[in-house]
Amino acid sequence: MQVVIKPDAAAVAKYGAAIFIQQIVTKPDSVLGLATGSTPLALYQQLIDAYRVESVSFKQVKTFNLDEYLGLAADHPQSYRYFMQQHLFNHIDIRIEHTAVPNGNAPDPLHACNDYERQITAAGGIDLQLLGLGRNGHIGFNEPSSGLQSRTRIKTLTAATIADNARFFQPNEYQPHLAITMGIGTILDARKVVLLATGSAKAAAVKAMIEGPLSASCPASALQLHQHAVIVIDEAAASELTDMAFYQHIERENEALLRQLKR
Ligand SMILES: N[C@@H]1[C@@H](O)[C@H](O)[C@@H](COP(=O)(O)O)O[C@@H]1O
Repeated sequence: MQVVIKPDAAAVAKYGAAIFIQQIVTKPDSVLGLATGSTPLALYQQLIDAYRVESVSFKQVKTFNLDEYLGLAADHPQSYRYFMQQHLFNHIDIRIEHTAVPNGNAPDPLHACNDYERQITAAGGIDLQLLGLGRNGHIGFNEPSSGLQSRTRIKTLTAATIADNARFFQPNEYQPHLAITMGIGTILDARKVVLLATGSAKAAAVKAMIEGPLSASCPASALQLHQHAVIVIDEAAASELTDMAFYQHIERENEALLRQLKR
């Protein structure tokens, strides 16, 4: 795991966006795994800005989103498909047929889950996967107790996650308790993973993910098994880490090494 600690959320987004831009510039037909939630919003804005100044084109890019609420149609304002259209896809030159979000309204959701796995495989697998982090350590909608090798399937959301996401729904609006999500095994198959977490509310989950045992109790701890996992956090999210000074030292060493190699 590479742990990168930045002073604030804006610097986290900038660092994360630079990884995505470099990926697309290096491989214009990259397959990206994308996430929803409030954390990736600033990164998406950076990608939109880069597209507008012609630093990057998404014409050949393909995307697969992590998850979707079960029972919400694509045009429902709280659906993750709608979120992606509003916050990224409508503002860049990506081809809509190259963007995939699990179908929350599929007549046969179990088939839709298996089909999603097949689509990812047919696209050649995910080159770079973006992740946020739930306060209980979930990634995608893989709640605590999720199998560490799980594949795309239907998951029941915890009361904590439902409460955390209630802010996006109107007081009397139906809020799904089930979702389709890529599994932890699906996420671990991505060639590179970038997880962003900001704010003190995520500090306990960040500690469990980085310094806790590998455990289904903290699904994000599965990233300890990944060969190219970059964890980008702000100081507030890093505040409970025991070895914070060591991670900062490693980053300084890495940067110095990179400068030397570039000479
Ligand atoms: N399914 C999403 C996750 O993919 C996301 O990481 C999490 C955290 O969201 P936020 O970034 O708003 O804290 O929320 C939801 O549960």
